[in-house]
Amino acid sequence: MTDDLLAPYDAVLLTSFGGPEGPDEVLPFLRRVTAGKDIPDERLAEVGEHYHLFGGRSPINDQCRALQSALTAELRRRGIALPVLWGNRNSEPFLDDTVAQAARDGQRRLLALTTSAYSSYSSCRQYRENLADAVTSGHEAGDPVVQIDKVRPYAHHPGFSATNSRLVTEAVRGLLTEHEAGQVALVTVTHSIPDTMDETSGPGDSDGQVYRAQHEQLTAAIEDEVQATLGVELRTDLAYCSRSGPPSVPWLEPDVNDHLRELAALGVRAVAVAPIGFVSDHMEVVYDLDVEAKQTADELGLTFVRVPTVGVAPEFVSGLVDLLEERAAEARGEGPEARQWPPSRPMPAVCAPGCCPNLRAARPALCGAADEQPDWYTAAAGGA
Ligand SMILES: CC1=C(CCC(=O)O)c2cc3nc(cc4[nH]c(cc5[nH]c(cc1n2)c(C)c5CCC(=O)O)c(CCC(=O)O)c4C)C(CCC(=O)O)=C3C
Ligand SMILES: [Fe+2]
Repeated sequence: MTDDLLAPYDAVLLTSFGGPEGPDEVLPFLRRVTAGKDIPDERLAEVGEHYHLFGGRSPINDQCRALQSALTAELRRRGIALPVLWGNRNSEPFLDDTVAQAARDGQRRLLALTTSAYSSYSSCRQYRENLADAVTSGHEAGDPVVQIDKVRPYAHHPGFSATNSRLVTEAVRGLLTEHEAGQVALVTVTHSIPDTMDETSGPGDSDGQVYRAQHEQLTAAIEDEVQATLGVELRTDLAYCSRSGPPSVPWLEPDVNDHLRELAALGVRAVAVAPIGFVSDHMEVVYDLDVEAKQTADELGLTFVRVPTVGVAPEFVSGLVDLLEERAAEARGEGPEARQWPPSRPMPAVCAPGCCPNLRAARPALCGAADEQPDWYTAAAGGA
């Protein structure tokens, strides 16, 4: 075993959203997620019902446990002995506790990997803010600093993007055994976000809409891949799920259910619905797609196939470990190649100043500009 491949890091930190694991945890979880946010009570009650339909248990933590084991196995296969720690933003094991334990164990440099592939406040900077909270909570003057770096947003790393493309192609191949290509449509789906959050997504000096563009580019690449592999041209669109917030606030559209109605009206008879916005089966996938969108499809007489999420697919797990190695090589100043598919400029692992801003209030964040970090952290750990 050698840890050279991931030097200078002492541990990997799988960083996730969290979710309830029993009926009593649902409300406290929802309160934590929505604290200080403009979410109507009716929406909270409605989302609570989604969780209760599954016994109050989200699949997300079990998915994280499976990913933690799979990552550990892939690291060991490559001869790397580093531990894979796990912390959540909104449920146990909390990031604060995981980072505090790492400090007690003498781990000084952690490499974070989020279970979120795209660039926006909700899918990137909010994790960086929670990492700042985690190093700050329990830190007292004179304590050793736990320094945290992060893997770059990986929506277009082939481990994620090409694995999604393969899963979609397999699902469409299945549908084509029973339906004519002209009657089949492909719908990629991601989490909706407010228009204002999309417009400000990406580096502070960019035109924004990076969140939407990343999904559109991957969708177009998958469409091409399906055509090249199966020899059919399928109607393909990106749609959104899980909108919340007051109806007066615009969020990215079309909603997947509205889109299915439009497809049915156009004569489509079968749909492959691919949750490319999610790395594993979250509640948004098992409820918003497998229950709600499936019911819409049933009402419309549409055959509905839900494409699997990448989850712990071997080429996804191996791609994530490639990303860990890439980030470590970058930290060592080696200038590693950043693989991308479809080809595009990779988002940097150290976020640009003002990247995906918090539109409510500026808060300290790690893994970005030095002046966005907590002052004591910058003083002790140096710039990013
Ligand atoms: C872009 C994005 C991702 C993808 C990136 C990533 O994966 O992180 C994501 C993931 C997730 N979102 C999740 C759950 C929730 N998100 C909510 C609310 C919100 N999400 C937003 C965006 C996103 N969310 C936004 C803009 C809001 C409005 C409030 C705000 O501005 O923050 C609410 C409140 C109720 C509601 O309104 O729905 C809940 C319960 C879970 C756990 C699922 C499980 O338990 O399996 C996961 C993985
Ligand atoms: Fe969410």
